[in-house]
Amino acid sequence: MTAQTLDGQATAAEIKSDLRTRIADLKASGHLPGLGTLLVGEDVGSQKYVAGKHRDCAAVGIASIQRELPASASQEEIEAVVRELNDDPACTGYLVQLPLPRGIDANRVLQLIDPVKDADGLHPTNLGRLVLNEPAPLPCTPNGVIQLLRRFEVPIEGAEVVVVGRGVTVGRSLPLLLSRRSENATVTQCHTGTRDLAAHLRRADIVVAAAGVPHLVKPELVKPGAAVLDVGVSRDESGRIVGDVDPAVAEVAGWLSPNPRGVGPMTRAMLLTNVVEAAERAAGIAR
Ligand SMILES: Nc1nc(=O)c2c([nH]1)NC[C@@H]1CN(c3ccc(C(=O)N[C@@H](CCC(=O)O)C(=O)O)cc3)C=[N+]21
Repeated sequence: MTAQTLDGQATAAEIKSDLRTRIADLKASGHLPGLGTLLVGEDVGSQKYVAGKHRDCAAVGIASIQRELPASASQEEIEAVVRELNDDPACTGYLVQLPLPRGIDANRVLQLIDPVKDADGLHPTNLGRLVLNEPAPLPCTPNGVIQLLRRFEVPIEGAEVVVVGRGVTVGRSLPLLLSRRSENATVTQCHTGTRDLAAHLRRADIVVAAAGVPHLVKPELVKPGAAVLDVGVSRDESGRIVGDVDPAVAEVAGWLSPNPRGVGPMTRAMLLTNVVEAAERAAGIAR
């Protein structure tokens, strides 16, 4: 068996082309969507991701506001830029690229973001709204995983899903999305404290690997026909992405997201979606 490729690159391109018409409508009514980014320090991976986000903006007609600070920036300097982005009417949504340098209290920075402009969906108010089932910008990577499953018609309703990892951006929030009535999945969250990870993985209809452990998911741990999504973004010595899923999983899985060109481009497409939706709300366009 060879798994069907969950092509995130192609799916993200479709989503971006749908967004173009919405952006044109916004502009016609005098509301220009603008994405702001704040990058602190010189991490090469972070620079690449931020550049990719602005490339996407240029491709769909969203304005870009790029702010950068040196790795030596203080908490106060970072917070001052966040306040400027909150006050800038041209910036309808923005994100602070993570991780922030050592010694910076990232949670304090994230809490300062105006929740209405939270392009990442990671502000505590928006995570709280997600728990309460209220409309809010959704965390981009978890939402990208769901959109990818939907577009490829992977059955989610009633599925046994194993999410590996408990990071804030994916592991903690993806189970909230999957267990909504609209998805109706049964979710097991595994992490470093899980006694028998293999036993959980072998029963899963859908595996989402977001542990940051290169090639953690091996073919012998996957149920034949299962859908496997690789969220890992570790890098090898030459800077190439190494996922959490061993590529040999393609021989047993029913669906597999490649990495790169899988979940990464979907994350970026969901970021653009959050920016457009925030601009639509600001313009009073109901959807
Ligand atoms: N505030 C914040 N928001 C984030 O969304 C955020 C973050 N911080 N910090 C880091 C992670 C990581 N992340 C990725 C986004 C796109 C790709 C992506 O598009 N990757 C391409 C390849 C890129 C390459 O080859 O370097 C692909 O998978 O095809 C990957 C990783 C967003 N993150």
